[in-house]
Amino acid sequence: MKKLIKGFGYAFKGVAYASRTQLNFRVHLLAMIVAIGLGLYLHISTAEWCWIVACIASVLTTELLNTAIEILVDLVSPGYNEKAGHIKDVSAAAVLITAIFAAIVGAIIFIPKF
Ligand SMILES: Nc1ncnc2c1ncn2[C@@H]1O[C@H](COP(=O)(O)OP(=O)(O)OP(=O)(O)O)[C@@H](O)[C@H]1O
Repeated sequence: MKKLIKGFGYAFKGVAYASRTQLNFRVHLLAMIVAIGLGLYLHISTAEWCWIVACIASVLTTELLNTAIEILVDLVSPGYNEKAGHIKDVSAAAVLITAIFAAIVGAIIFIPKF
């Protein structure tokens, strides 16, 4: 049990680090708050909540993995390296695709309600 709680502590440390150092992560947290606020205000259905929660989780998870990859690349390849650049670009592209997907889902759910 103690080990489990310690594990949660490390995970929260990771979230705190990402929100302290990554502007994009903070922007995504803000988008999450806006989406939850709109969902509550517009009384969206259970199925719609499932989509919104899935989008929030996938965007934040992808952003955290992107941050981890950036740190790892900087650690193993501090100098200029074309491959290091490609790794960061591909990782950033994963975040972009997830964010676009989330924006489309948000538009499908929220726009008709206005
Ligand atoms: N070691 C490197 N070698 C070659 N190109 C790199 C290297 N590091 C970064 N790049 C290039 O610069 C871009 C921006 O890298 P950077 O590390 O600044 O990422 P970022 O997304 O701006 O992250 P952050 O600002 O959160 O640290 C990368 O996507 C990549 O194209």
